[in-house]
Amino acid sequence: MADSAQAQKLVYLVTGGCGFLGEHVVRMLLQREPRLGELRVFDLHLGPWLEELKTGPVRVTAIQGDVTQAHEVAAAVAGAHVVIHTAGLVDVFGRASPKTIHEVNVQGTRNVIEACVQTGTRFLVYTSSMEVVGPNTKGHPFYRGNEDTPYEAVHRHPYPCSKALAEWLVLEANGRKVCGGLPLVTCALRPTGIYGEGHQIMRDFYRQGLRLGGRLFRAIPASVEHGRVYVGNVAWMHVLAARELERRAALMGGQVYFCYDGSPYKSYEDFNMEFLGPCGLRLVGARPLVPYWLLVFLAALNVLLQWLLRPLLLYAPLLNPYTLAVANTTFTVSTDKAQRHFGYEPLFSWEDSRTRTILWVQATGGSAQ
Ligand SMILES: NC(=O)c1ccc[n+]([C@@H]2O[C@H](COP(=O)([O-])OP(=O)(O)OC[C@H]3O[C@@H](n4cnc5c(N)ncnc54)[C@H](O)[C@@H]3O)[C@@H](O)[C@H]2O)c1
Ligand SMILES: C[C@@H](CO)CCC[C@@H](C)[C@H]1CC[C@H]2[C@@H]3[C@H](O)C=C4C[C@@H](O)CC[C@]4(C)[C@H]3CC[C@]12C
Repeated sequence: MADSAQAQKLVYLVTGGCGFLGEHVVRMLLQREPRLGELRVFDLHLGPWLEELKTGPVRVTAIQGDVTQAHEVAAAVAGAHVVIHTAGLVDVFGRASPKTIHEVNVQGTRNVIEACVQTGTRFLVYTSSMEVVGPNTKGHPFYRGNEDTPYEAVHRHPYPCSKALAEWLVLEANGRKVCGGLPLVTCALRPTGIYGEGHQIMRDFYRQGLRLGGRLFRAIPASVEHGRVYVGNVAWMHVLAARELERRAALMGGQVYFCYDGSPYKSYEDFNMEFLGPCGLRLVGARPLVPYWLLVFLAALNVLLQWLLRPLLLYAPLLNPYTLAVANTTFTVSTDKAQRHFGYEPLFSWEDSRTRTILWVQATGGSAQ
């Protein structure tokens, strides 16, 4: 990003650009990044919707590739000014092995960093996760904390372990000399639970509610707050961070930022009802309908069943000891660090975010899309 050229057109690479968040980042860049000259979308599985983007003024290059393959990553990164690395294996249900999660999330990130160093790409924004911090295995609440709030981060599950390690690699790489001798500038964004158009778990809950005659049953106390953030705002924060990394390298380099917006603090289930309610579902029970010990038992039973059935089929229900602990432990953020460091303000109000999500659930909830 040479200072000579205000008008210089930039090449961006988005890894995982066809995922839930990645697609929003891609669309946001096309709408809101005036200096965009070429957009490379790198993913293991390319979405058909990319075709429609190729007719616009910005060159959109779809690259089918695997972040675990260093040569594929290097080829995609070569010549890019900025990399937004969202690709990851998001699995807290035991679908993939710990080894695969590590390969994609940790080795994949290492490959992205090395590709930047080798090819001379200077700006890297990494999509981390709140789970790098917590909830921890002890169930300690993180109540409206910020990036400096002390918290005992203890990870055992492969997914948060991999995100924590990958984030550390990204932050550690800040300042490394890339090909050409200039320093690499990196930062990591930590979304809480993302919701919005394309959120598969939300749609699964909707379908489950329809199957149960329009009802969902409360399992988690309403007092447990779970942090949520709208996907459009997470995408916007990525675009803004990527844009500002050069100008504010000294301030932003090596920093972490929670992703936040005006979404209300609620329990996981009550928050989902903000969308599923207007779609005709009802959450039954002011208090959990099953005792907590029974949920713990069912979660453990699911682990056993998963293990027993593995030779025959993949049994990966939503409820397991890890997801129960995450849903049942308060974890919310309250911070303005991104605003102070790079001028982030949510692009979508809570009302907009809610309406957009409801429309999406209504449009696709019953279909196979
Ligand atoms: N969904 C959330 O609530 C949430 C919250 C915090 C952080 N995150 C992080 O955001 C990022 C995106 O998550 P998402 O929810 O959009 O998940 P997603 O599964 O919808 O998207 C991930 C994308 O990465 C791609 N991918 C996976 N393995 C790959 C590989 N080996 N090579 C290339 N591409 C690969 C997938 O094909 C997919 O398109 C992840 O890094 C995740 O850890 C997600
Ligand atoms: C006990 C059930 C009763 O209804 C509810 C189980 C819900 C869980 C499946 C989800 C509760 C919290 C979710 C996680 C959270 O929002 C943040 C995440 C971080 C991100 O990096 C990946 C996804 C996730 C782990 C997300 C996954 C689903 C939950 C555990």
